[in-house]
Amino acid sequence: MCGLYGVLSYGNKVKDMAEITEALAVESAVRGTDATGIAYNKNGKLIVFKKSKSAYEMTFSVPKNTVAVMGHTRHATQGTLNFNGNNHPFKGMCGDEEFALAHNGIICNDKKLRRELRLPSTIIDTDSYIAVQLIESQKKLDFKSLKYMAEEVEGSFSFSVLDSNDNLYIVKGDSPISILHFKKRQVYVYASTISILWKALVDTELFRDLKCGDYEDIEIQDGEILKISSKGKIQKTKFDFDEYGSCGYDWRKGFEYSNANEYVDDIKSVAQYYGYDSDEIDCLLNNGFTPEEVEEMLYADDFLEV
Ligand SMILES: NC(=O)CC[C@H](N)C(=O)O
Repeated sequence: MCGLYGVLSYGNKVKDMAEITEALAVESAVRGTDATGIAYNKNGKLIVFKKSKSAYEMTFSVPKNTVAVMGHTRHATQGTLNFNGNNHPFKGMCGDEEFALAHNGIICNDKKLRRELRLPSTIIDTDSYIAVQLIESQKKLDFKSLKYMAEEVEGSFSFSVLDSNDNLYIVKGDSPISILHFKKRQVYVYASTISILWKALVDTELFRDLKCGDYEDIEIQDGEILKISSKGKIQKTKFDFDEYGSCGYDWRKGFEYSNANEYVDDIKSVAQYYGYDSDEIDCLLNNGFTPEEVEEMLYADDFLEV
């Protein structure tokens, strides 16, 4: 679980892009506090600012006339966060066009793809980075290369990609994403969940429009790629999304853990993001709940009723 978030203002009507960015990052921290990062274009250069810190500890400075910012809050699954290169967003290059990519999920065939497709070896250890390399291998960032990437990777995912012309792409696998369009303000805002979006936007200049319902939901389904151009135009395409095709993952059984402790440890680590500590998990287990049941409760957020 990581957080994806971003904002694209195509009418230059947003007064404070930094404020919206910071609000989105801070609310997205519930999905990961290992590292935080943002990417945006400034004077024709793609800037990536990221640190192995939670969003609560960061200050975000985004130039006033910035069109688009995309960001990530990380709950690391692979690749130590102490090496900042492992954190999101990652920079990529197609010809002389730079892009930035962030990922929510776990990709399990990254090493296999790197080997089989003879992609360059890299010091970046994060599974997500394979997506950058797959796009780079197609020499152009567009629907075609994103579709190729999305169909090659196996696991769970959604990606956000920002190109050097401020076009923003969302590649939707099974990880959640919610997008709102404030037509009058000419701005799109997205985050991993609608509750993150709402909580973030109450503290910003978009609150009034939010409260008055002056916005539209932008629909995106699993297996779709959405492009929001720097001018605010929406285009969509599809890719073959095999929801149950993840390597090592059987949707009937879940991920195969090599032992039960590993599974319980994982539950405990997720639990802390919901504000519960290991003792509370142990207590439920000692009271006869199975780890699967405890995990279900956690996601359903009905812990308190137990
Ligand atoms: N929790 C996530 O979505 C993590 C993304 C990626 N697997 C990483 O480790 O950085």
